[in-house]
Amino acid sequence: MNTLANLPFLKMNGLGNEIIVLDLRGRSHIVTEREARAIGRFERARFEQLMVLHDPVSEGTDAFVRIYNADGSEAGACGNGTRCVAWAILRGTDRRQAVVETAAGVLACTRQDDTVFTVDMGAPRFAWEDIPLAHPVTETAALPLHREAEGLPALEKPFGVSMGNPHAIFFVSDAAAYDLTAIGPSLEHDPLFPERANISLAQVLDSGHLLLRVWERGAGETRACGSGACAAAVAAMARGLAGRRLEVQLPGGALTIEWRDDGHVLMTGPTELEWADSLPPALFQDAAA
Ligand SMILES: N[C@@H](CCC[C@H](N)C(=O)O)C(=O)O
Repeated sequence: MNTLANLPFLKMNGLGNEIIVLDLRGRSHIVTEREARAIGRFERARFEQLMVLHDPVSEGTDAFVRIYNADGSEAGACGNGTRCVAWAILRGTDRRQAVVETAAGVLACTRQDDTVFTVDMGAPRFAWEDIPLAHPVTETAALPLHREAEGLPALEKPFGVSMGNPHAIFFVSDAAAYDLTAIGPSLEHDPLFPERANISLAQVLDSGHLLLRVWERGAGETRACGSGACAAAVAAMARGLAGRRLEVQLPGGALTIEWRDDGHVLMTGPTELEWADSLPPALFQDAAA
């Protein structure tokens, strides 16, 4: 029988970003791309990101977390999912801090109250090879990327940054006006991004508030993207459009982002447990490969 059969999972969300948390600590199984997609086909386990906990690798961490998008691809970072993982690790304890490791690094998560968590998302990276881009670009704050949008100002010169995953942020005067479902896929797959990219439309409201819509790599338009909020906040701050602490308003609600003087980005926002259930064995009858 597949290791995942009958395994308990948590259905959670971070501002409406649909998250499944699966705890494989103590087991050696690595979820395959096909298995991830199979899990998402189970209505009660539908997700934009699947967060799988494994035994810790680095000393002082609670778990190594592998992050899967809805299409089965893996990501280095997921801000909303990381808050959900912290909630799952700390529930039933009186600890205030969880430390998780992902492919992109070690992240400290601090509980503010029962449902609100702050994640230290680390330092943004701006070099073309870190984002990564397909070829050297000196000015990653204005990427050579352009899309016409019928009847609207063209999307151009997005800010490129890695928050452990690749982001491109277009600043626009009206984020709601664009059809993200129509333009997102081609931008996500633009040859400039060898690992694809998360694509954002950011509208600066004032120096403390940003409106954001995100087309997520491997998942589509989302109600909220934590790493996208960090990326957009850093982009706005780096372009001198905002102060070092910013509220990012997404369709699912608001995240507070602070870019500290030591270079680290702190993301604060809520988590919600929707239900706990277990994975039906039938999902994995032909999903192992
Ligand atoms: N929803 C996430 C981002 C998830 C990963 C992303 N789609 C990628 O492939 O990089 C968040 O809250 O950060």
